[in-house]
Amino acid sequence: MALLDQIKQPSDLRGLSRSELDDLAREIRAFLVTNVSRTGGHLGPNLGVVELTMAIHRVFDSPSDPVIFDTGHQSYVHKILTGRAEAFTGLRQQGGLSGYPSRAESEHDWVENSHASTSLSWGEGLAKAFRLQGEQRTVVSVIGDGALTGGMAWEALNNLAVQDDLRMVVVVNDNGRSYTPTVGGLAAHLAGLRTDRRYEQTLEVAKRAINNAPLFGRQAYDLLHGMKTGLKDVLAPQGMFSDLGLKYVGPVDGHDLEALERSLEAAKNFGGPVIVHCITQKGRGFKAAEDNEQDRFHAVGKIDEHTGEPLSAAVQATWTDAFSDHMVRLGEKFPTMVAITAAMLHPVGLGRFSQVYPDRVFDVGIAEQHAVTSAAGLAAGGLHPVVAVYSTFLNRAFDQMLMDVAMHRQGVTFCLDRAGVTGPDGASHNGMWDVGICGLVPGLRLSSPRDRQRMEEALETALGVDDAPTVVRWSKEKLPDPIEALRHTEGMDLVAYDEQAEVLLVGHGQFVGLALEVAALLDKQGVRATVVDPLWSLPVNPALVDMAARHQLVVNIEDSMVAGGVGARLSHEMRRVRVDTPLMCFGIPQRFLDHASRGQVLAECGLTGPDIAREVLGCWLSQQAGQPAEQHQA
Ligand SMILES: Cc1ncc(C[n+]2csc(CCOP(=O)(O)OP(=O)(O)O)c2C)c(N)n1
Ligand SMILES: CC(=O)[C@@H](O)[C@H](O)COP(=O)(O)O
Ligand SMILES: [Mg+2]
Repeated sequence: MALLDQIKQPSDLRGLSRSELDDLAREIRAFLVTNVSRTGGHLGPNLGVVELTMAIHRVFDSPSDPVIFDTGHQSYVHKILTGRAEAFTGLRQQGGLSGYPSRAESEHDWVENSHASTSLSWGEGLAKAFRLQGEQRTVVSVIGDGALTGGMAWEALNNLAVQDDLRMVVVVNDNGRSYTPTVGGLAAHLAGLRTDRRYEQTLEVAKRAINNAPLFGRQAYDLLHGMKTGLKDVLAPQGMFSDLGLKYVGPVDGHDLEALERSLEAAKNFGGPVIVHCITQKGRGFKAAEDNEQDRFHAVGKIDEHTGEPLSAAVQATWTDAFSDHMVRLGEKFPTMVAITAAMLHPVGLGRFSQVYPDRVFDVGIAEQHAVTSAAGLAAGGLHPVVAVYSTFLNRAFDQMLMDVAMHRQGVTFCLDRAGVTGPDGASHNGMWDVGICGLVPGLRLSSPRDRQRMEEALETALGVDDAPTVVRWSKEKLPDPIEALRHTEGMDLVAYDEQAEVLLVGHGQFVGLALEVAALLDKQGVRATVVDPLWSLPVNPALVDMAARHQLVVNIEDSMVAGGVGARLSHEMRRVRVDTPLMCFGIPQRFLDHASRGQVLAECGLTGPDIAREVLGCWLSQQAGQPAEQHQA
């Protein structure tokens, strides 16, 4: 029977011998490659934390000692060790295992959100709660070198440094990479500590000899450990952590179980906040991942478990591909344009632009707040920055967009990839809040292009705005086929038109295609509809309000949250000028959506042609029968 089959909870690890532990690590790696290659997921990060996670669960007592994974994408081994191995066949699938920690799945899971750099704050808060309640529990926060470039992490470290009695262990999982190599002075410092390991290796030999010596071995080891700090001061540069007043242990080989357990035990026994700096290898044990220069298989689709080759060739271009292509062209046409990424150069589509214009791309690390205010500075200095982030991560930089960009009337363009429902990454990854927060920003203009041509046109328009934030957003989907306008009127495109239309369908972005589908279904029921693409959804075009006034029913369809979305703003503008045409708003409901495919989530939200057409027809017929039209809000 494989060792892995015997592991149902962390305590099952404690009875294993050294050789069994090594065998188990091998089995877990094979399990990850076999299973994640079939489902897709964060293969590289999890291959890098096999021994680390095993050591944590051997030294600490989860869930009494909370183990928190920053960003959460590297928690597969934790899930395996806490009895969920069988569920991996349903990883990231509807009703299946989440790709991130999930409190609904296990008492061992504490923090679910996939937004980086939060784990130290979570840990500090938990540890303070335990201390205040007299509980001798130790909190373990596992944070990657990439997540450590996020400002929140340093806010937490600043607070940890002055709490000597706080039982918290910060495990830095340092593999030197986010997707690409981690950037900035912190990364350089960690690299310095990584490379300056001579004292650790010297001591390692001494420790093993003393530890194994009969009689006074253990006491001698503890004495040596005390010396180590002294030695380290001499042999290795004092880490900034220690300068901050934080105890620092390491760097430790993150694949050496014994060294890890010794360091974690020492940290646990300190009784105060300790940094344990572990050196790991992203993608370890799977050659295709280890050799992947771009991102070490950070996140893979379905791949061949031997070669790592994708099982399905990406035949159709994505929105990201279209953005990537056009940015290179814009780079030539707009010489003052520069681009900013928050540690996601390739995922957001800036890889090609950075090859052509290496001096005009800035990777700021996982630091969206800094990215946006730095963009305000770049704009004030005469350039036009394009901030390219996933929609959900813009949430983090709302204040900077509002106060530093908009209030200072700086021309910054935000390109939001993964806008709308994303799906498999779960609730915190859906790009559903961007329209709502952007709608609060005075002067901001937002476009959701319906196809490649409209994206290109929107980007060019945005680059011409030098006194306000502009936003162009698109989904994770493949690029849709072009949808030509029948007529361009008052800044908007009519993509379906009927002189006698009673219903006005307002589509945004990819959902213009969905609105056309609804129009065709209504037509079969004898209901005539016009479909309009506002092109710029925010601020609401007064001509759209006038158009609404000329119809008997208006239907707004958007791939963002209904609450605070474009439909809500259209409703406000219609009421403001006393246009009382009934309005139905279709979009994402105001709740956290479970992981599933994008199509499944959209169906759950009723965002399909048949679903919308059925609702609209029902409302229309009620109206015709003289009943008050119910205002549909998802
Ligand atoms: C606020 C935020 N910005 C961006 C991301 C996208 N993202 C997910 S994982 C990752 C890299 C994380 O690097 P690191 O913390 O070193 O973990 P590793 O993958 O190396 O284990 C990034 C940028 C995110 N999850 N949260
Ligand atoms: C954990 C994280 O935030 C990213 O790795 C994210 O999972 C990537 O999403 P895409 O796969 O849509 O690029
Ligand atoms: Mg990393």
